[in-house]
Amino acid sequence: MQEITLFFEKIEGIINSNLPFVVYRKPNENLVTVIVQNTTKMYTVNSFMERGFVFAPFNKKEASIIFPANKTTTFSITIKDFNEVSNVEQNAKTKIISDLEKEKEQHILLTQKTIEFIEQKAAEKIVISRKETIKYSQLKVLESFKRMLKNYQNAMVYLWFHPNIGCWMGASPERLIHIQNNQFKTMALAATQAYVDTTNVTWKQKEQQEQQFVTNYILNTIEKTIDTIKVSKPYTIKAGSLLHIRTDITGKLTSEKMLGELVNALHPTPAVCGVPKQIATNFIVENENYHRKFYTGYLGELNVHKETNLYVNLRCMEVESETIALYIGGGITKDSVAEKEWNETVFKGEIMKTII
Ligand SMILES: C=C(O[C@@H]1C=C(C(=O)O)C=C[C@H]1O)C(=O)O
Repeated sequence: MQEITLFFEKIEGIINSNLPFVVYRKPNENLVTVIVQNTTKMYTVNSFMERGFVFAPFNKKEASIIFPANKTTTFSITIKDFNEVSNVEQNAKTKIISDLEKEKEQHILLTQKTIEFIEQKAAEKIVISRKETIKYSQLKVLESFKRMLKNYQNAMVYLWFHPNIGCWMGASPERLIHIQNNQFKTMALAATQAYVDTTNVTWKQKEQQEQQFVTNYILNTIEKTIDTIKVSKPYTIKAGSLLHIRTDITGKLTSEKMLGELVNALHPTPAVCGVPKQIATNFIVENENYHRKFYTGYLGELNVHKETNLYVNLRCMEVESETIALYIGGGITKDSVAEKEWNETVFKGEIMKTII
């Protein structure tokens, strides 16, 4: 316990130093790792041959940040039981300052517009999202991070900071890419329902189809770069208090040099963007009336210990000096009902707020 306390005290010191850092724990692992950059310089990913921790935005026209392995110090701790790290009942005091009535109206209008766009056969699926702002007092981000460690053991949990960009934290249920010895793994994750004491649930056709779009897209995209592709059956997974449908996809990367091409081809997947990809991207950029920044981008280890582990930046929030912005979205298809899609974002938001 003493060791754990010292570990978090050390991170507190790093937070106060204002240096760029990330602290994270990969899904179902016990290792919590801290990476601190030695200076405040901003480095970006160009070739995917770099080594380090990547933080990439949704929009490919914006820069992907990397904390390069040779410009950082790393330390870590193994924590056997994450229930031990967090016992704080109440962390920050919070108050929603977004105008929820207005947000609801806007989100429903945009969802209806998206459904009409899809009905005109312009696209099959588009993921629409929004940002909700909360004012807080007495927030200790490390306490929130500890709560995420405890509550989301099968997620990629992180707290990331760069003085030029800001502070982000999240618990992602979704892998973008895992590569080790050229063995490749990814997943198609989509559709949402609340977890009520069982994962043995049925899914509506709309939800199954929405997830199938993601699987099909991934399979088409990786065809040229991945050999011996294997695909699991779709199954239900639990992410915190939510359930999603997931399909696992594995194979062999034909050449290490193809990594950049593969990441660029996969990102953003229809789990966070849509099909066809370019039409969905343009629709999102033109119609969502806010900037996604790093939400629905990706993050994680690039070529570290000969492995790449990238996750989609979902269930995340941006921490500013007095406010927190929650980023929340959902997939729209021709069978979507605008009001229900709004309710889904409210529900996802409520769950995210429990860690603040
Ligand atoms: C876009 C988000 O999640 C994605 C959308 C989902 C959906 O539409 O049901 C489910 C999982 C994710 O693929 C989000 O949570 O912000």
